[in-house]
Formats: sequence, C-alpha cells, structure tokens
Amino acid sequence: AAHAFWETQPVTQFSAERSAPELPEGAIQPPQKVEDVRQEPYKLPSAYEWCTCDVNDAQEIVEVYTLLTNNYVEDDDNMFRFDYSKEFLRWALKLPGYTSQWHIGVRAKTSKKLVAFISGVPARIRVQSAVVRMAEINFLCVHKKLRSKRLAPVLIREITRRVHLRDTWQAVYTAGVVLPKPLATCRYWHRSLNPKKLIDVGFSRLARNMTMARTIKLYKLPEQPLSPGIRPMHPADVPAVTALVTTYLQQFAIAPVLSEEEIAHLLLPAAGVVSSYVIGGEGGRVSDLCSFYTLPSSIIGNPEHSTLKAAYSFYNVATSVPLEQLMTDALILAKQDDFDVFNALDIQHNEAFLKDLKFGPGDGFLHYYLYNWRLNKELQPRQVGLVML
Ligand SMILES: CCOC(=O)c1cnc2ccc(OC)cc2c1SCCC#N
Repeated sequence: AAHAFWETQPVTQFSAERSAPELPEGAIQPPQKVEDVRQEPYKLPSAYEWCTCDVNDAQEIVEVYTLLTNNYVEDDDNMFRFDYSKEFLRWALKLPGYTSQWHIGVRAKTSKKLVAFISGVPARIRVQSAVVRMAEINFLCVHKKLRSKRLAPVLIREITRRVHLRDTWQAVYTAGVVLPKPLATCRYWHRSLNPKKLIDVGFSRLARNMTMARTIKLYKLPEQPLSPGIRPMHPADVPAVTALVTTYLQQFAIAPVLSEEEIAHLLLPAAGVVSSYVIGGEGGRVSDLCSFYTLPSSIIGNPEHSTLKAAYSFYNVATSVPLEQLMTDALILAKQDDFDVFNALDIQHNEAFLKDLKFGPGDGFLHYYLYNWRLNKELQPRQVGLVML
C-alpha cells in the first residue's frame, strides 16, 4: 500500500530504468495553474477533522509539542525520541514568509485532541544551477494509536494541495526511511561530550581495554575555545554572515539561497534553540562561522536519565582558521553549554573532521528527497549543503 501511494506521486520511481536517453532533469509534472488546484481539503476518516495550528498561540504550540514529544521519530532501538522544544518549533515553523496554512493538524472530532501534524515552510533551494521556490516539509507525525490507518498519505496530499494553492510546485524533505527515490543518502556521526552518560544510557559501550576514567579522558576538551576572537554572533554581523554563507554554499549541488532576513532568523543565537559563533575579519567582515542547534531527545525507559541534550551541526564556514580547529571550538562551546553529544551529518565539508575530532558513525541514515524535481544522478553527501531541522 505504501508503494501504491508513492507510485501516484511525481517523484523519481525506483523502477526508473537506467533509461537512455535519461529523462530531462527538472520538474516532473507539467506546469499547473493555481486556479486548477483542488479547492476542497482531502477527505479524512469520519472521526477526524482538519485544523490549522497557530504556532503563536501558547496553547496550540503546547498541543503540537505534546503530540511530537510523545509520538515523533524514534531511533531503531527505541532508545531515543526527538523532543523538539516549543521554542524550537516556533523558530522552525516561523521562517520568513511562513503561512499558518502550512501548519496542518488533525483533531479527533469528539475530544478535539490533536492526533496528527505536518508542516511546510517556504524556502528558495538551488538544485545545481536552478533556484527553485520550494516548501520544506517537516514534522510529519501520526499519533502512535492511529498508525497504519493510512493517515500519512492524506496528510501529504493535503499539504501538497495547500502548497500548490500558493503557487509552489516543488518540495524538499528528509526521512530516516527509504522512499522513492533518495536525492542523497547521508549518515549521522556522533561526538561524545559526556561519555559517562552515553554509556549509562546504553548508547555507547566502554571499550574492552578502557576504564571509564580513561574514556572520559579520551573525550576531554579544553575549557576555552582555541580561536582567538571567536564570539557569539550578533545582529550587526548579519550582512557579513550572509555574504560568507552565500559564497560558501555556492559549491554544493543542493543548498538554500538565504536572504539577510533568513540568515538573521536561522543564525542569530536563541537560548535553547540555536548557537552561532563568528570570528571577525577586517572592516566588519566575518571570516569564520560555526553554528549548531539544540534538539534534545527523550531517553525512553531509562531510570537514571530522562533527557539527552544533543547539539546538531548547522552551518560552518572556516576561512581564517582550519575547519578542524573551528569545529573543535564548536565542540568546546557545546560542552560549555552542557550538551551530552554533538551530532553531524557527513554532508558539506564534515568528512574532513569527523574522524579526527573523535566522531563515531551512527547506525542511522538520513535520506534527502525532492518532490516534483528529477535529478538523474544521486548526490554524494559532500554535495549537500542544505541542513533540514
Ligand atoms: C547519541 C547519538 O544519538 C542521538 O543523538 C540521537 C538522539 N535522538 C534520536 C531520536 C530519534 C532518532 O531517530 C532516527 C535518532 C536519534 C539519535 S541518532 C540520529 C540523530 C542524530 N544524530
């Protein structure tokens, strides 16, 4: 049944033979007009109704948080479940140009309980040389008790309809599962900052020839950053950081095109949400940037620890110091903020520092997908510049 759904969608099918000549790259569907888009919402099972979640409403953001913290993505061993905070969700869903029409909920008609959610935010994504207006689709979640009721395909069709109504015909999304057809398949790497806790929860194991004391020593970091002059980013840095990031992202096959407003929203430090540090260059320029976002996870069923404090590598640009040194500073700054682990995908230039900075490969993959855009060749992780929250 899952394949039946994806076979109806404008995505590259698995069956796409190594046809020669290859089908043309770019939009899969012919251009459509907004006035031809279906006006009515798709049909839900009779006990449920659509709603639009107002993330500015204190109560409604709590409902979205509660649904996700109890029912969103878990790792394969059900050891962790993402615990996106309310502040993080507001930040991720209120990107410049957002519309609450793309913050879609499903409620039980009787109890009015929120039982499912899917979101989209507008983005300009460059795919090779084409800059395409897209929706970044995220936070697809169906309550555990309503799984295999085929609600996810209805949520996907409904957000597609609402995205079409705003004259947007492409989307980008990621998933830990393989769907037709990955644009790129990336791997998570983890750098212990609190090795004892990661061993306590059973994520890491003590190496047979190592004591706990030796293991703690192995992951120990300096108290202070190595790069002279590294400091938190502040509003006056936005133009220079936008220039630095824009130049840096040119080299990747898929990357966001970010305005100053989007750089300000995404990168200006927000406690418990996103941390960004810069090294100043001459004349108000910024020569280096490192950033990471805060995404805790619930630790499922552990008597000793309930939450894992995880930092996720975001956008990092090194032009005046070695990338390894800049990322070591990111680790030091994350450790100072009491993070237990620093996570990074093998995208951007990350392969250059993962092993040397003592990251270990995770057992999870993150697949990137495009909706209604064909690329004839799968990308290598190092060709990916886009980080999805
Ligand atoms: C200690 C290393 O693992 C994680 O940080 C972690 C935490 N929470 C999760 C929740 C759901 C989940 O579902 C795939 C994975 C994790 C992971 S590993 C993959 C993310 C990264 N890095």
